[in-house]
Amino acid sequence: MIEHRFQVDLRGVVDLLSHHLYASPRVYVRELLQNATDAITARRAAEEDPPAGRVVIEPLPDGALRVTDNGIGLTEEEVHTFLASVGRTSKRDDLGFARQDYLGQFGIGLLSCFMVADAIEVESRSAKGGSGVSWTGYADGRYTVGTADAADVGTTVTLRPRAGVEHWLTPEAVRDLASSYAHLLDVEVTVSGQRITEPQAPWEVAHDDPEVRRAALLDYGARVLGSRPMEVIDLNVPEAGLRGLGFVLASPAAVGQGGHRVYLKRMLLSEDASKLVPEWAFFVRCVVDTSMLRPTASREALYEDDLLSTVREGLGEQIRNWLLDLSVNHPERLAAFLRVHHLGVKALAVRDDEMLRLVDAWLPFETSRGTMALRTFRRGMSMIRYVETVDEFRSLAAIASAAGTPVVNAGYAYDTEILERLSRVDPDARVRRLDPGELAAKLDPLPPGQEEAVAPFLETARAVLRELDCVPLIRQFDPVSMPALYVISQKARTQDTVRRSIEAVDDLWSDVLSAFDDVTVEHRPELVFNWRHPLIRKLTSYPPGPALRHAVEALYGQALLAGHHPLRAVDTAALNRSFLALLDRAFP
Ligand SMILES: Nc1ncnc2c1ncn2[C@@H]1O[C@H](COP(=O)(O)OP(=O)(O)OP(=O)(O)O)[C@@H](O)[C@H]1O
Repeated sequence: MIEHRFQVDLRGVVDLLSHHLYASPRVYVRELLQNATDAITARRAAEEDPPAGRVVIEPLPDGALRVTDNGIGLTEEEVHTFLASVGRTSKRDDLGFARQDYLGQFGIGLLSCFMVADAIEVESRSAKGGSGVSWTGYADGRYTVGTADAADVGTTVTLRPRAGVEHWLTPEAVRDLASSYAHLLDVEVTVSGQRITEPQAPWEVAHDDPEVRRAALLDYGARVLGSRPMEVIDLNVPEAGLRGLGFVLASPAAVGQGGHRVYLKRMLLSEDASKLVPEWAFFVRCVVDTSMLRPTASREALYEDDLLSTVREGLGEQIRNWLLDLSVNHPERLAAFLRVHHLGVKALAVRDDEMLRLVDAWLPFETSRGTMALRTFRRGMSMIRYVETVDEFRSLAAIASAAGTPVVNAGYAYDTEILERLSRVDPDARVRRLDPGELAAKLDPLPPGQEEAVAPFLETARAVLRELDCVPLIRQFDPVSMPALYVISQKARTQDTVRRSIEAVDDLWSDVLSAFDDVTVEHRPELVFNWRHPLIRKLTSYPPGPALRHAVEALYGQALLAGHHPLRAVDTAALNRSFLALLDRAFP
């Protein structure tokens, strides 16, 4: 058996990298900076007294770019092994694991330079001794090796732009890219003689006064986010060598997972990293540096592994603690936060008891007693009743409080889940959805002796409403301005929904739906006339006849509209008919 070696078609590999791995040619600057930084790290490890690390980036007048570092350099043998072998790297240990201190690990980064140049020229002198070596690699897979008379230990890479991509190598482009990727590196990087690295990350800068620090960090957040955040949270997950800041956005954020700025070993990895914090924390944008999370091969995102989920949990915990601290020590800041981000907090309260407590104590809810926190609303109450839609709340709130049954409007996102979970934080909290049928039963009956007087009116109303699947009732209630209330109990609602659907669909579906229509017991919606309304008083003593029938139809339609109930074809017809008939009577 003869053994052969794989041949790699470099052009194919470069094509793969540029079209399928890297999002943009811009990454070539990062890869060069990364190699230079790693070489400096290697020299620091190898020498007792290494010189201060320095990377000099020089866009040259002829359009070329030169990057020089005073790192460990390469011997001729290493040039063959590492520069000229795709996938070979000096940054893995003997077992093939990425070495902690290095940025690179895959052995492909240098190839990204072929996205902007046809040749990569390297001159190097190794700290291990020997003479200088020069190497030129071409995109078609050839390379040449020679000697160079480099005086200093370190490496210089020169790229000459390919026609059409010169713009990636202009001094401005290079400065912008280098500062965005490398401004936090702890080696000195200069572009055209100007230093672009900062000695400390904003979260590392010491301040005597915490308020001054907070203001400085909020200013920094404004620069990074493009708008001033409302709060800043210190973040720290030692297991992942992670430190940084979480900025609480000053305007409501769409639920989403992206937008975090992540540095990996102080080199920018992504300005739009996702899944760094739990989903519920969508009001936070992070800027963090981590030494342990793993990058994907394109180095543009984080690799989803156990450590990333540990980080997510850790950051979630810190954001939650910050919120709880706010509730104890800075209620006014908490209120401001809730005004903007109530949705995120509610989403969290559905799963988290601490957040549920926070919502219970602080989040204003709409109730029939006014806007207040649930804890205030339910004080001294054995049962909390709620309605599930905003429309239901609008039509029932006034009557519910008049009937001595206060209700909470749970018509917004997460409200019902939150209410149903309340007993988790307070075992005495019993919660039930308000059944409008039960409400009607609580309304005051007529004054004694009136029953008989209203009987003929109710008779007419019963006949008219039978056609509309509804039954009449007469009670006294507030508000006085409401002549009639359309009440549909939960059982009647189920039956009604099926019937309305039968009407709206074609024959086949209507047959299918009819199977769900429980005809053995009739649960009808009720139209409750309000004896306190002057018009109703007048109608109850009006002689039966067409005018009275139209009045009942009109009140039925008006009650449906006022309660935002859906109208079936028969309802609309009744409404139109009565409206026109009453107009006709008004203008004989
Ligand atoms: N400036 C430099 N100084 C010294 N050695 C270098 C330099 N640039 C590249 N090398 C050598 O060339 C090897 C290959 O570099 P390359 O950028 O292709 O991959 P890498 O940095 O090892 O990994 P990654 O693909 O993750 O960037 C490196 O492992 C290193 O040994």
